[in-house]
Amino acid sequence: MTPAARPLRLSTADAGFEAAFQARLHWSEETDAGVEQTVAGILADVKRRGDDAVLEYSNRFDAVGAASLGELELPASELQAAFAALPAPQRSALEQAAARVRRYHEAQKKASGESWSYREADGTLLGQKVTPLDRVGIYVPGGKAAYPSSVLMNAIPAQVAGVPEIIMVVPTPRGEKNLLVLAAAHLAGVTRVFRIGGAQAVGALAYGTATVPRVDKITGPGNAYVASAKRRVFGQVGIDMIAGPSEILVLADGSTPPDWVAMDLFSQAEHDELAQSILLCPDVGYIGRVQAEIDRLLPAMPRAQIIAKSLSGRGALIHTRSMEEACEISNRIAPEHLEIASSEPSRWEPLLRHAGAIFLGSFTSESLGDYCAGPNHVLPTSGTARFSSPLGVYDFQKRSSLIEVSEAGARSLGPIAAELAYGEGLQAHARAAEMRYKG
Ligand SMILES: NC(=O)c1ccc[n+]([C@@H]2O[C@H](COP(=O)([O-])OP(=O)(O)OC[C@H]3O[C@@H](n4cnc5c(N)ncnc54)[C@H](O)[C@@H]3O)[C@@H](O)[C@H]2O)c1
Ligand SMILES: N[C@H](CO)Cc1c[nH]c[nH+]1
Ligand SMILES: [Zn+2]
Repeated sequence: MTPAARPLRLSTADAGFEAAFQARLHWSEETDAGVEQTVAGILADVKRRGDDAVLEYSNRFDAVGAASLGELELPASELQAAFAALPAPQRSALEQAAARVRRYHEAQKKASGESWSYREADGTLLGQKVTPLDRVGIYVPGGKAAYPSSVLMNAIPAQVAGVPEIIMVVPTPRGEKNLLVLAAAHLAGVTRVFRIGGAQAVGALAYGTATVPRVDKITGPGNAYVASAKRRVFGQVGIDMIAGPSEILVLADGSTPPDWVAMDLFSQAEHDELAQSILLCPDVGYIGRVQAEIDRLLPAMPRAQIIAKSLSGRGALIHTRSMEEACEISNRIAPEHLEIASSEPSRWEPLLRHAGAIFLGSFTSESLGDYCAGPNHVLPTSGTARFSSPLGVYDFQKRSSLIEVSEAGARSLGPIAAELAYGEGLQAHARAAEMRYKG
């Protein structure tokens, strides 16, 4: 029997709205103490025992049945064979998605990821040099579902940025490899692939082991264990963001068929019991119709148990006073994915400030963004869209400032620098500037 999916029903006019909002819907700084403790232990162990610890945890949590960590590396020939063995429609879909994701990220690089400089009238040159990272680790989730699309979304921007070494980790529970994931790694030009996941994979990439090379930055989404591990190794390596359990928020004015909206809510709920799906709408009758569609459609969904748990535990259908108020609440939540299911999306879009990705209009199903629209699907979750951006080419690059002062420039800049340096009591700074124009 399919369990019922009963998202929280709230109205902003209710006296208890604020308390319910804070308790159930707002992001919270608190992390799960049990997860934190487990992850701290795993990371310390991986740092101390390297390969042996990674192997032990992979056997324990993913039942991979391996005798050495080396066994968990996939040779390039296996990736290539997986690609060659794909049924033609799957290969074509993967190639088309990859081409669209590449085109988008090449445009992104052109717009903001290139080196630049300018010369001042006295010949001084100022600018910024953009260089790719040397070696990155990409995390591809694999616990409850396999994500070939996440291989493309991580590896392609890294390649477009010019990263020479891309090390991918992906768990294979019970040792089961997903052909599409392997094929996507081949297509996207990943350098090496290890079948490891969770905190132990993040630790291996951050500290390096005899088998897994240490990387400069770790990107990619994952469950609570992965998100916690990334947070903890930050500093030792770079990380992109916290991309945890998926989220969708739909702002609806009632003009989109309610079964489309119900399915969009399911689309993120089916990822994980901890995924969050929210509907905000000023039309209470429409909210009732969406709930009726949820009830009608759920029993036929293969992942009905996960969807029901996610919607009942973390979902909400919220009746607002107006679309303007719905936009305000959406800004407070700062969702990963924000759908404007409206006949006039461009009226509401300017009011929306915080979201990982914004999907405008009834035909823009969020799931198109997950696979093939072009923009990245690795997006900030848990309210971090207030300060984080989608994964992009810029995550795989760093910038160095360039300064070349001419002789005339030394004469005009030197007195300014010297004055400020004396003000700070730093004689050597002042003299270094003065020597260039006074001798
Ligand atoms: N934000 C994004 O861009 C994005 C994209 C795709 C998926 N996702 C999210 O990524 C997540 C994927 O999660 P998943 O679980 O399927 O795969 P995962 O690869 O993130 O996690 C699986 C790993 O978790 C570890 N683990 C599981 N239970 C554990 C335990 N009790 N103790 C210690 N470690 C444990 C194991 O090592 C296992 O290898 C989902 O929440 C999904 O919503 C997010
Ligand atoms: N919705 C996920 C990002 O939060 C990405 C994804 C991959 N496959 C399906 N969906
Ligand atoms: Zn998705």
